[in-house]
Amino acid sequence: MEQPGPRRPRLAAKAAAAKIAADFECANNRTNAKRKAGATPRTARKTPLKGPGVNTVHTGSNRSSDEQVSENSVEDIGDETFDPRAKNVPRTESPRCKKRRAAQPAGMKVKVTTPRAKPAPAGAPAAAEEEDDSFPVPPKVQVGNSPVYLVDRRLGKGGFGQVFLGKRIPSKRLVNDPKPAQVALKFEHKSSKGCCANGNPYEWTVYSALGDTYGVPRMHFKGTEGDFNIMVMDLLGPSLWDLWSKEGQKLTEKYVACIAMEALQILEALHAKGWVHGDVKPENFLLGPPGTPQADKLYLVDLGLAMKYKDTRGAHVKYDQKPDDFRGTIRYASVHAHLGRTASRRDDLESLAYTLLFLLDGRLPWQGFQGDNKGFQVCRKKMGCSAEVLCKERTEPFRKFTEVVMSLKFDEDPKYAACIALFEPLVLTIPRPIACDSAIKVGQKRGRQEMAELDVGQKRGRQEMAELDVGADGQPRKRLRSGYPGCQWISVYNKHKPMKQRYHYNVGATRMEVHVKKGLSDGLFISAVGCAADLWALIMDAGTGFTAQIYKVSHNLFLPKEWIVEQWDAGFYITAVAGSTSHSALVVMSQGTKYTQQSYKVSDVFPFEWIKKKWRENFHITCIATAGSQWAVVMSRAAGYMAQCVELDFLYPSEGVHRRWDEGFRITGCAATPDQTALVLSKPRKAPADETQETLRTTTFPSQHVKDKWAKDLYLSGIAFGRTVS
Ligand SMILES: Nc1ncnc2c1ncn2[C@@H]1O[C@H](COP(=O)(O)OP(=O)(O)OP(=O)(O)O)[C@@H](O)[C@H]1O
Repeated sequence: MEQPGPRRPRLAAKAAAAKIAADFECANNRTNAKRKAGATPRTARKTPLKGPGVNTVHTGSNRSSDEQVSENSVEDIGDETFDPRAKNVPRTESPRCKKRRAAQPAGMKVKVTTPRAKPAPAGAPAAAEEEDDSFPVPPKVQVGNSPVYLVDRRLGKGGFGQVFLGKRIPSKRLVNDPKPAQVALKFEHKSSKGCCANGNPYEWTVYSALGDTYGVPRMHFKGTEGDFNIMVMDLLGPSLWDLWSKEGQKLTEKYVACIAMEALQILEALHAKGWVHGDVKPENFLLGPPGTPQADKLYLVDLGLAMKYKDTRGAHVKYDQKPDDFRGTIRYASVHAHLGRTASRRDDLESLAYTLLFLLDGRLPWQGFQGDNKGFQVCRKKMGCSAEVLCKERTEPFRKFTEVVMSLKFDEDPKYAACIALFEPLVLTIPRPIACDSAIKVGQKRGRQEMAELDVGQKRGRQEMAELDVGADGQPRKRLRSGYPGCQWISVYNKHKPMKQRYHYNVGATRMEVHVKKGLSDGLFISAVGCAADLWALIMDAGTGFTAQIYKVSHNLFLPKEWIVEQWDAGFYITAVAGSTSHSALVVMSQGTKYTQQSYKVSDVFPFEWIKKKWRENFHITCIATAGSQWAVVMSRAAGYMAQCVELDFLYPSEGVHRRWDEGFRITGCAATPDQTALVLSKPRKAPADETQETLRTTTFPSQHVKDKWAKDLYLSGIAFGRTVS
């Protein structure tokens, strides 16, 4: 539910609040100034103005769950530590998507596909394959300077086009013409979503840019005829999917090892040109035409989702995450693709690992999910599967390869040669079902010099193999997916001049009032709240700048809309929210903020679409919370941020946080469900004097750690409990 424009009358809002909605938005559209003129509600009158209490050290309550400021300084236990002074962080840029947009021409095809249930059998006549959604194509074509091709049987069909066999019309004049006599003709209707603004398919741009690339068929001609964009390309044979079907829906390890080695060579060549494929799957690997010398050679087709990951100067595209931006095929997509992270080489390799395991086992553990939430469920399952679990029936090379590609960093150079070398022991015996000694073949074709280079490559492979366990930073590679999901406390600390801060945890609803009253009487306001196992955590300090504060614990109601609307009317804004597993909410509202307008949304899925809409309207996220698997996001105008982004993952998104920190973002909100962690990162309009920020993940409430941080003038700014480990 949304309330755009002027606020609705109170009665209407009340009626709407009475309706329990799983997914609704509520907005307060009055200005701060206007509201300040209004009456203060009963609860508010009881609350004091901000007390003195800055620069004091408070000691002692004797309640066990209460912890106070300590002057003891203990050595740093930093789990996630960042100090911009130490790292000399550049603070200038914010073109998060700039490079990505540049690498992604307008009109690029965007698709979400599931694998074909019944692939068209290779070699079957077009008439027998014809389905309802096929379109009639002209009997012959001539595009660009191409010869005339008769359109023969259909070879295949995808979401964007149909591919037909094209036979050149025999003519004495063309006897010595080197152009191929048989080609594949890919027809794409002009109205296809795969077409750019200029009306040409995006895929043409990629094929043109790639030119002659190892393992990629060549585009010979392109042009339009009637309603069709037509690409004339190398004729190829059956796909790996066809092969897998023909072989009884299982391929041997030797077969798949050959595929792995050759596919890695192809991907290395593609990546070397600055492109990632974006849709690696069995259907997109084709063999050469049957009966030709290329019949056992592997090719990679369908470049409609390919993306540039390097610019013309060789710089890697910038990291970004748009959690609702998924491209690819759900079954084979990398978890990073599911989570909407900028595509990079690691995604192709992770998809290749899933492709190989599918060809071996005939099934992946995340098959069978259905419905609107399929992408989320598949990704959650992927994150819960370690390489050991996925490869428990497989030999070491497959397990190792899967483990390595699962933990690649965003811009890490994959060690292709080492990965190829992993599979070598499986393909020693001859004959090999797929030509995988391509290094030798290519060497023979292209001469000694390149052969020597490939020898260097093979040497490099052995050396790199030893390095596979080492990440790009020279540190032993961390296994990101352990297969044992777990929840932890996430605590965030900001540098601040010495101030009084107090925390309470394991607080039952009945004890809340005592703590809050005591804090308020000491001049402290609630700055952050959290919840674990239906017990609340409360952070109160003297650095909020609030002038008055009220709170409410609503039982089995996430969030108490009617109460919030009333407090909005009285000039209070939501400044902290937490939710419990039983869907109770603790909502804190304060006066003295700079906000001019506020809006919130409760949703069963992470509401990124709504967040983006609000960002466009100059709102920024000022609170985020969860109750069970539900999310509540509060966004405010005049929040004091110039940019904001979100990191969402099925574990604590360390890599994303470090990249954002390097760009000048700092964590300004955190929340976690039993499945996912979300961190909100913002760039303040006015940078604080000291931007040091640290985060911790601990299985119990970090009571001792907080004291250690206080000793370094680091104060709790956010707290959440939920999924951090996969
Ligand atoms: N060069 C080729 N030679 C022979 N068959 C081909 C060739 N290119 C594609 N095909 C066949 O046509 C099918 C569809 O081609 P392609 O994947 O390029 O189309 P698409 O519409 O972009 O598909 P998708 O929906 O998977 O993106 C392939 O799966 C394959 O069976």
